[in-house]
Amino acid sequence: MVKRIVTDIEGTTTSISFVTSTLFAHARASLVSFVRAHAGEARVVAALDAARTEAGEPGLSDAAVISLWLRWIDEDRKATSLKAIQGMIWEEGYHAGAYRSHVYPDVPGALARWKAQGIGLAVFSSGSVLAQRLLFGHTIEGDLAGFFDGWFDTTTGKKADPASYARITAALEVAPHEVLFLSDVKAELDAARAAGLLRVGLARDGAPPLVDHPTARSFDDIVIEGDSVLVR
Ligand SMILES: CSCCC(=O)C(=O)COP(=O)(O)O
Ligand SMILES: [Mg+2]
Repeated sequence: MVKRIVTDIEGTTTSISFVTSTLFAHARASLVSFVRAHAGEARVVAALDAARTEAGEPGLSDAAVISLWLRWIDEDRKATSLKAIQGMIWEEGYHAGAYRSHVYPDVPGALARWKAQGIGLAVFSSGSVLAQRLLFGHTIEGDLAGFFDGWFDTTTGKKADPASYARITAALEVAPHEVLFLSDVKAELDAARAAGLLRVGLARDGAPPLVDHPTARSFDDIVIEGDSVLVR
């Protein structure tokens, strides 16, 4: 019986181009001014310190951490400290109405359908939980955050580490084989499979099928009936 669905965001519910061209671009453009404007806040101090720890360089100045974060944005590094500061910057963007987030048109209907089937919905993304809640709370299809009752980011663990999926299933209080994980990234699907989860890959926007995993082009292709997960 599928009791929970855990979904990735970038490339799965939401286009890669929105994340890179809108979100990452805004974070890059606003990083210096944001850190300067909020330098004394505990959450910013904590993110700066976390970056020093992640870099293994406790003596880095704030300016050096900002340079590091800019490099990590360009490298698409999923560092927890970077994701934390990005979420804070995006909060300002969403609240100013600078953008709404992209979701594929099949996403709201599928979330509603699965929820109506009694399946609980959760998110596992490299983006911080704050960023996840903001993204689903401000989509072009309206506020979808209420569909989800579980939010997991890299503070739970890396997305390519099977142990992260074991932690998520434990937190959701279900057995691994009762959880379906959705992602566009093979390494994440491999890790979920290693932890015993069901999984379906998403090949959006004409991307090739995921090797070794059942692959859907849209959430509408995924049919869940009791124990079985079919991809049309
Ligand atoms: C939560 S919105 C921004 C997503 C993000 O920062 C990111 O790096 C994408 O990661 P995902 O695990 O959703 O592919
Ligand atoms: Mg992804």
